Amino acid sequence: MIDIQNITVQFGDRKVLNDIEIQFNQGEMIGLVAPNGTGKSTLMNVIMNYLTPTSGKVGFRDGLVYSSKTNEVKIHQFVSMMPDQSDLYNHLSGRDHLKMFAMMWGSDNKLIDETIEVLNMGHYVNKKTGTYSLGMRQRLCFAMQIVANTEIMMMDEVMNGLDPNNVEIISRLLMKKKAEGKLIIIASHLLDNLEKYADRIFLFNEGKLVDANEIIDGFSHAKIKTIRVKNLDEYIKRDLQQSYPSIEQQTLMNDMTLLHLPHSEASLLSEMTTFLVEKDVTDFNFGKVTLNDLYAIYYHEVI
Ligand SMILES: Nc1ncnc2c1ncn2[C@@H]1O[C@H](COP(=O)(O)OP(=O)(O)OP(=O)(O)O)[C@@H](O)[C@H]1O
Repeated sequence: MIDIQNITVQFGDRKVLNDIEIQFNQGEMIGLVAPNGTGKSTLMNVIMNYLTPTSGKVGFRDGLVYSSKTNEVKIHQFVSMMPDQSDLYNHLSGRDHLKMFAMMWGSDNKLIDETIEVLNMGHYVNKKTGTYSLGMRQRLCFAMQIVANTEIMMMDEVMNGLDPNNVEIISRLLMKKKAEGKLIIIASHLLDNLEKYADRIFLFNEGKLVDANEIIDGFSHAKIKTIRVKNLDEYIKRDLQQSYPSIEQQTLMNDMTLLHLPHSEASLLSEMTTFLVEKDVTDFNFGKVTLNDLYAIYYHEVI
């Protein structure tokens, strides 16, 4: 568990984090989403005590806080941050790195071989990391954190440079870790992936963390209350506005128009299907607002 208590981080006159108060629990996957430079890494750095906040504190289990070096050592036994690719030693192999992490966190050596197998790293793990591609290095960094096997795992852009198959493999392994009761916090721009796996998603706004459900009511529930239409003509939008004034329209920068229905009754859904098909509109789907939509709406990429 992490209890973030009134954390403020100020650089110059800018409050990157402004009096943040939130709890994250074991067995949860938390997604942090925001444009570049809004404070995701800053928050993780405060949780790791790499950065001392201007005010506030972070509490962990057994009432532990970063009040001394001894406490920091205790906390870092169960909280870890995924290493960065620049932390790798080019002259050592991937296996050397995994052994080092297993030793530092006192993990079972069996976990090294299991992780290598799950992440399909067998063909390269004994070579020096200086010879690895970007995706190979990224998988190794992830593997190192899995081998550390801490109760709380934080990852900044874990999916960077990974192909779709590896994104899926890593996502499944993360789900397994979550089921084991780990608390996983991920900052990511891979919104489809986060939406699929995260239990709670927070967006940053002017130093505050905002729950996605507060932005659009019931965001995480699968109720059909939205029709997403690609390239909807202006005259159809006007027709729709006149015939169905209670349906709110929102057109995003990517030319996707969201039609927000006041309720999700089957009769309204079939009425809307008929309306669109009669106007030769076929590129649409019913669903919920996606995290990609929500992001575009929230960060004002609306026409
Ligand atoms: N040590 C520092 N001194 C001054 N400003 C800083 C410092 N660290 C971060 N910042 C500023 O704080 C803001 C938030 O940075 P942060 O690294 O947390 O962003 P982020 O959301 O993680 O971005 P990205 O998606 O690019 O990783 C940025 O404007 C950054 O320039």
